[in-house]
Amino acid sequence: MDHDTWSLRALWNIYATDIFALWHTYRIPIILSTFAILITIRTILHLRVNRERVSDTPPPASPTLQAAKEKGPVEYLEKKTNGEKVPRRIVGGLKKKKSSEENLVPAEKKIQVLVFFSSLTTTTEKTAKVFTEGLAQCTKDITSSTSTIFLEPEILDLSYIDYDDYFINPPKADPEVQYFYLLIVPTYNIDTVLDNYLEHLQETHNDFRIDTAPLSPLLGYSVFGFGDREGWPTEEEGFCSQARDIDKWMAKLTGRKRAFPLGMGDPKTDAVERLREWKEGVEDTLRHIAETGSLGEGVAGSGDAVESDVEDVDDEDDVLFEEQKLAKRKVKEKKGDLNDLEDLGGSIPKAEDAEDEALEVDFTTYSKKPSTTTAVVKEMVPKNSPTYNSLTKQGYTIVGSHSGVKICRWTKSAMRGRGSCYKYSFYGIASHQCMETTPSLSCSNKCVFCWRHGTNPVGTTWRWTVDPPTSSSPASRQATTRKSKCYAECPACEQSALQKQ
Ligand SMILES: Cc1cc2nc3c(=O)[nH]c(=O)nc-3n(C[C@H](O)[C@H](O)[C@H](O)COP(=O)(O)O)c2cc1C
Repeated sequence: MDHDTWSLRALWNIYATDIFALWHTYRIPIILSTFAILITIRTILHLRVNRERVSDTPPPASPTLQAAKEKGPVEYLEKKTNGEKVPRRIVGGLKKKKSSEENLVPAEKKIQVLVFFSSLTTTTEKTAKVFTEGLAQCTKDITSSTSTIFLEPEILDLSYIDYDDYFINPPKADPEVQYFYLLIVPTYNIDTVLDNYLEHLQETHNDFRIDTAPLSPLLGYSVFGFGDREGWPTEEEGFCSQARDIDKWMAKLTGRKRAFPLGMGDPKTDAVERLREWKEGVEDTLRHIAETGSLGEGVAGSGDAVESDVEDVDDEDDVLFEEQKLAKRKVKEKKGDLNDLEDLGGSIPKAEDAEDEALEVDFTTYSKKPSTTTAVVKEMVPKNSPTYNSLTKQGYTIVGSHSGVKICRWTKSAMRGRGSCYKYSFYGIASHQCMETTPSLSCSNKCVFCWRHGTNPVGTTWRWTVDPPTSSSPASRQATTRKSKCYAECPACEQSALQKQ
């Protein structure tokens, strides 16, 4: 027995020594291969579990049909049009959230639909009134079938409202009421109230003192435009250009709360059909809001894939696009040889080619030899130029040929007794007595704090006629006084502030 125990112990000692020697020699490869095996097993198990989960889901009954449904009518339209250019129709619609994501039992809330319109020859006004009556009936039906209370839709003429009351923030009279905006507008390539309205939207978006999307508390918005295909056959030529601009600015101001794609129609041809489609879409959206409390995922573009893409990458410039195109169109129509001062890049080579063109005087560098060429000096902003039209449309009064005045929104605000700008808080400067004036409408900078828009002429050198300061300075003062006197009629303005102007 003793002998057996001894021999086993000796055997064990030999094996143990061998095992330890082996371990010391091969421990690193052993550890690494163990890890590798464990990771492989773990990965295999993980993949198997996933595959099992997928296989639990029953296959869709008709995958082809489902895919077609998801792509929606856009693809259908693409197939139908077969690449041909046809008038754009309202396509797409509300992308509803999956039922699990929806708040199926929304708290009781009140919704007020505001229908804004503008009209010169009454077509839009009449249509907007009929539309609002029809909408009132629909909202009544929704109210009776859901827990949402729709207040009677209100119709508002853009010519008679204060934009500050509706387009800087949604109205706040009743905190329980949420607003939904509908805009029905024509397009005019002449000066109308819509130019001021568009300017207001643009200024509000670009005003660094307020949020870039101050209308985001709105439930949603949608725009319908009337145009004339006889005079403006395509969108490129200006069909419904102002409705398209309004739609884009509203998308920016609301943080992309476009509830239904922009509708466009020509009263002489397809307006009835297009408006009917748009109305149905809007009503469908309102019903969805009443049932779920939200817009769902909203509509990114107009349902047109191309437009949605463009909007994803666009920035500020896309909205100026229509205005710039309009200016170009006007230049083409006139076929004049006037240079657009905003397009200095294009005009410089012309100046070099033609001997009788004005040469630039660069004040920032010194030339060794004085130029012998006789310069033909032109006006910076001639009265018949597109730049003149564009600047006056923006609210400038052009003084002489290169100076200008404009009323800043803080000046207007101070005249209404609604507060002055930081200059008042810091230095006690009364905003209602300010005079925003410049002796040069051309500026090479686009300063954040400037009261001018960035669309004025841009130039780093002076190559225009110079007005005598003795005439332009008093003229600027007169122009400012004349402009501010327009506010004398405004009931919201404080007479004491006006008198001090
Ligand atoms: C002077 C003038 C300019 C117009 N400019 C455009 C235009 O640039 N683009 C467009 O699509 N329609 C244009 N139209 C057509 C109007 O937008 C269209 O007739 C609209 O239905 C008028 O609406 P209203 O009667 O409500 O003012 C213009 C019409 C006139 C009289």
